[in-house]
Amino acid sequence: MIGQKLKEPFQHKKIDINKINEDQNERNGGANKPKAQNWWTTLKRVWGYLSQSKGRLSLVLLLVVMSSVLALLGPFLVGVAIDNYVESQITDGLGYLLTVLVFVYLFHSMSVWLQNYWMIRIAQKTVFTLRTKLFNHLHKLPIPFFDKRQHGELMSRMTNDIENVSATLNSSVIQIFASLLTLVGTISVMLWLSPLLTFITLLIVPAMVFGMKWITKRTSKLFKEQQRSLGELNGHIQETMSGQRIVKTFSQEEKVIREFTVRNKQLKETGFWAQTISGFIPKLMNVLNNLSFAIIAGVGGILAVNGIITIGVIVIFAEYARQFTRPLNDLANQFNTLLSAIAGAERVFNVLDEKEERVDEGNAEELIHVDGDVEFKGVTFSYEEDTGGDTVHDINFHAYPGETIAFVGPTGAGKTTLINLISRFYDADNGSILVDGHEIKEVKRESLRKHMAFVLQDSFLFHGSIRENIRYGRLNATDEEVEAAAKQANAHSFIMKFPNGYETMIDQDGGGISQGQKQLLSISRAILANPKILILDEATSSIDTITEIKIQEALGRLMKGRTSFVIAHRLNTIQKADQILILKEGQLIESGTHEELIKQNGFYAELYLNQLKEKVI
Ligand SMILES: Nc1ncnc2c1ncn2[C@@H]1O[C@H](COP(=O)(O)OP(=O)(O)OP(=O)(O)O)[C@@H](O)[C@H]1O
Repeated sequence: MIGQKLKEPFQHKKIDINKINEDQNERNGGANKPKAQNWWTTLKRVWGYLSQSKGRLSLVLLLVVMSSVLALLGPFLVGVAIDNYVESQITDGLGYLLTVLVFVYLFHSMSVWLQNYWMIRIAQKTVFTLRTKLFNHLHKLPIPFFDKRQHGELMSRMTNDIENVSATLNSSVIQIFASLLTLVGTISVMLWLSPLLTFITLLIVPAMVFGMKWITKRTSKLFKEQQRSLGELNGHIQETMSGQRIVKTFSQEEKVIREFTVRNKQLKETGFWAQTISGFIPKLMNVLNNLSFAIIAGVGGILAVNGIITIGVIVIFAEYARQFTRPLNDLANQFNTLLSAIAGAERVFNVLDEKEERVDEGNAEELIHVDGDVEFKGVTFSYEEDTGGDTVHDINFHAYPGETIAFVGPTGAGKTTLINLISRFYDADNGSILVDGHEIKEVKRESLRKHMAFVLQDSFLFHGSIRENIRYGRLNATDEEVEAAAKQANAHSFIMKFPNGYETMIDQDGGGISQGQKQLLSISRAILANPKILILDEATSSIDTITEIKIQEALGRLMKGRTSFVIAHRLNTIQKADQILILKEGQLIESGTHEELIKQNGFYAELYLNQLKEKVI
């Protein structure tokens, strides 16, 4: 089992301007999010998920039709009541009609409530499936996928985009459908009652559409501005909070506050205008509604006086006119939401379409037992194809079981890359890597990684208790085994100093635990995992001498009887290594024991002498 199966320390992020822009855009609240490239295909795929609830969807459809018909029936019955009973002053049957009216409104509300209830269930089930699929898929993707993406971007897929789809499915889909039905139904009944009055009533529609468009164009620009200001402000807060130490060390508090004030003021301004202008929308709708009411009353009155229509029809028209402005509004709003949800869904599907880490070959062997013999034979690898140079070139070495192999070399020489290849986070382009004589490309990845553990300089701890964090090394370990591992790793004594001992909770960023303590927990994990192959990334950060001694002691115990690959930064810690491999620009330029290399008087000897001099100075 892998003591610490982490990808992050083994990756170098290339600066990609497009990614930065996209990331910036995320921070801007997605104000400029690209539209879906292929919305029809995306819609079909969303439908694929939705259609898993076909029965419930049909029920929702039925309820939407029912509520739309009932919404039309209400005002119609009021008109009938006026014409038949109020006009003629005969009240027989009025009670009956009013009872029907009460039931119409009651059933209408019920059907609206039920359709929302069922649609929310369908939507939640759909996004649950989508979220699960996405999360599972993310964990099956190969390391190169993560190298090319910012974490924030992937988080945004998991949260914002899925939430967007969820919100749209919850309400927008049925609202769009109901609005269309209501619109068509209302206009049809109006035409049936009086084509002339319908025509006059509809005259107001262009004014409404243009008015709305005019305002929404301005407001959407202002809202984008507001989102961008908010995004910038959030980014600034996030950055300054996580960089608190740097801010304080360089006494930049005032600068940070000044910048915050500028962004805060910007947000205040944009927020003010966005809210003020958008506040006009309901007012404008009110004015236009009242205008249309006045027109219907005026023109309808003239028609009624001339016996062309009845008073009841005027009342129906007045009510319908009010009703169809709402769906018009809804349609415009919901359509935008729908488009942005489709774009979000497309981004989710793009991740889902990424190829998973290559599945093991059908005849891949299971590595049940290994001694820890690792051999590199002419290994060549490059992260990017067609870039010309290899990242590591023609690497040959043989690590025998139980040996300690140290990788030494300047930054960017390829040390981490060799580790990435041993653990098969990447596959070599040429040559072969053998573990106990087995070509690692031909064994099951999981069974290979089971025999490895990592102790990295920036040890990652999960949110959970110290016990859970150590047990991550071997999930079926008993409490006694966990504690025995911690004792061997010199971690037990500091753990017991916490009031809750092994049950002490660690938060996600490992707050409350020192760097050295994190390392000791990481070593405990690796001891518990009991692998044959160890990968150690030596800590560069300065750790106090006592903790350093404890770590070295614990590492000594951990490395005993295991093949260990150490990425060394300080040469004094690897003098006893069985082999020291010197890398420079991806090439293995020297190798041997410390004494042999000093004798060779080459690159290593020079490096060693320089480090000695630094110490003396
Ligand atoms: N995921 C990646 N994609 C593309 N190039 C990469 C990736 N990871 C590393 N590189 C490049 O490969 C080269 C070797 O990197 P590597 O991380 O192996 O060096 P290193 O010797 O471990 O350096 P350091 O001591 O600084 O960690 C560098 O030029 C680096 O920029």
